[in-house]
Amino acid sequence: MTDPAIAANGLRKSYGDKVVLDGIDLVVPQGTIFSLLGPNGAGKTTVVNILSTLVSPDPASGAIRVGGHDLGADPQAVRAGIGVTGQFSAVDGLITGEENMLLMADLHHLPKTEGRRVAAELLERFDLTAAAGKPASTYSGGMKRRLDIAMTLVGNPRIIFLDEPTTGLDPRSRHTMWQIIRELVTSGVTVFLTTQYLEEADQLADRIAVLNNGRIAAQGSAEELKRLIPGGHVRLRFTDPDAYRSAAAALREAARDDEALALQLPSDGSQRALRTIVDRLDTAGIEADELTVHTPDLDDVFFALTGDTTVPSQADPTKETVR
Ligand SMILES: Nc1ncnc2c1ncn2[C@@H]1O[C@H](COP(=O)(O)OP(=O)(O)OP(=O)(O)O)[C@@H](O)[C@H]1O
Repeated sequence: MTDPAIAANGLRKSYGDKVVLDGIDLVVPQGTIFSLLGPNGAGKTTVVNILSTLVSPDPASGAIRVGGHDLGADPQAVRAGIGVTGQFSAVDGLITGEENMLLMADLHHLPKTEGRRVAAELLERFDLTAAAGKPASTYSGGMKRRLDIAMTLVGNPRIIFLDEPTTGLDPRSRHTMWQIIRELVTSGVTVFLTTQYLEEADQLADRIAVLNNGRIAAQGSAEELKRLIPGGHVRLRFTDPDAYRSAAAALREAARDDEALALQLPSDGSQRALRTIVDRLDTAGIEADELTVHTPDLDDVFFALTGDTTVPSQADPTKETVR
């Protein structure tokens, strides 16, 4: 098996009396997207700052390896293999997009012609060629964010840290950014992403860790996390009152909504569970007019794990999927 891109054991960080990270373990396989999710002030940026060598972990922390290198022993090697796009843009608004890119190429000691080639290629890839000659201060929020990531890619990093990459972007720019992140991973890059947006983690991440009170409250794929909490159900709706009454008689455990002619049954939404319900209706010779499955979404998981009700979410408010 290949080394994970990131492996941290017992990561700790305190500022004075304030414990920000209370011993967290993280493993991020190469070529995957890992999302660290948490409410404001949970310590997400602190994790990124430590893993990208900007901030030292507490000495009591366990081993931390990034890109196969020990963070404490060989921070230079770690830095050489990573790219970081922080919450605060590295873009200089006074110079053009192209000049920003060439500046990065200089910082990475690329020869002039190579620097120009890489800059042109990345500007093209991020749809910034037409704007390349304009001062970056004239760019929209989404364009600045794209330029920021393009600048991060000049050094060809294998691991990229994106700290809240879509905060403040409109939905279209957010979707463009998601597409960019997916493409990065297709090219073999590992992405470590922090976000406050549950839908973003749901859309992008292979694995998600929920950070709360300095600890990882839960870790897994979006589907695994959703299975941690109850709340799934199936809802059957009828237009014919007779069919509704027959169904209620056939499915006695269902909660009734006589006004809406709807029945609701607890269910994990699995194919097997749905088949059982449909078989029982078939046996009774009844057909529902509408069958909807409600599975818990990451909002439910987040609130159950963190007790937080203030986190902004982009999740679909209806939560229901019609099948
Ligand atoms: N240099 C520092 N000195 C003292 N406290 C700090 C320092 N840096 C961070 N903290 C504290 O650590 C906690 C975690 O901060 P951090 O920025 O990592 O959270 P976050 O999850 O990224 O939050 P947000 O979503 O708001 O960016 C906060 O309470 C913050 O005040």
